[in-house]
Amino acid sequence: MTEALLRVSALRVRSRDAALVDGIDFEVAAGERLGLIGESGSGKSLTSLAITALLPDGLRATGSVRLAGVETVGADEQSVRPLRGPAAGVVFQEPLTALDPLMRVGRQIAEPIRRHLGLRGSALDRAVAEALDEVRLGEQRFARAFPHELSGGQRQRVAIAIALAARPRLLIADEPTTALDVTVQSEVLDLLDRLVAERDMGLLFVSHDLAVVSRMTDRVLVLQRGAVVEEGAVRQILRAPQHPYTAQLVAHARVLDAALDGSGPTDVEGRR
Ligand SMILES: Nc1ncnc2c1ncn2[C@@H]1O[C@H](COP(=O)(O)OP(=O)(O)OP(=O)(O)O)[C@@H](O)[C@H]1O
Repeated sequence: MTEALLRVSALRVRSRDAALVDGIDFEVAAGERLGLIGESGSGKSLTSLAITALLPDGLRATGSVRLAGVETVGADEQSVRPLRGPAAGVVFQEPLTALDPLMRVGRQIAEPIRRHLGLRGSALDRAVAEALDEVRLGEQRFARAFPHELSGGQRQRVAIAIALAARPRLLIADEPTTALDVTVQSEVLDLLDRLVAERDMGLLFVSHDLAVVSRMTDRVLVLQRGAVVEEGAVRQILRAPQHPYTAQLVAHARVLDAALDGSGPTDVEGRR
């Protein structure tokens, strides 16, 4: 049997005095898209950070995370670092966290390509131009720009290009469009959708927004207070949520939808 890109078993994250992620299990296979949804503080970000062993100091993970077949829980930094990039690329909510303010965009994209794919010279220049082109920043000026010279949406495109530079088989996107305004949000989601499909990547997509998760993924896990309260196909969950918290998320998304298109609220089946 081929190993899943990501296998999370009985994952717990604790601070000194509390269980913040309380025993969750899931898998992402090649080409599969899984959504992680839940309200603020439900443990979504800590789950995605634990996968790549990037938890902040003071928090400890137990259980098991196998990323491309390698255990990352309790592993030392040396054995996890080579996985970041080739096994899993990560895009965070705030693109500035991924970008070096003092380095031109082209160099920031070149760095992981050089390190992980070993390209140099004109081959490296070509790969950087292609990477920028893929995220629709193909004009020359973007490679020479510093992050502060770009818009929020452009910065997030650069962060996506960096996350994809080492050709990861899994992309972890943690609220990748939450900091962007609605039109830009939609463009960035389209871009992610296209790139994940073209490269047949696995996707772990983290968001508090059910509409966004249902657009991007096929299957979801619903988290509440660090535990999975429901999981299943997106369509099934939208049609017939089982847990009261999920029902509340679905109802809330419907009300928002109706408000946006100017029609009245609907029930969870979409009836008015
Ligand atoms: N460094 C930390 N030390 C102690 N507690 C923390 C730390 N980081 C997060 N927490 C707590 O862990 C819980 C889960 O946090 P997490 O960031 O995973 O939530 P989230 O679901 O991603 O929320 P949001 O959507 O607001 O980002 C929260 O109660 C949070 O306060």
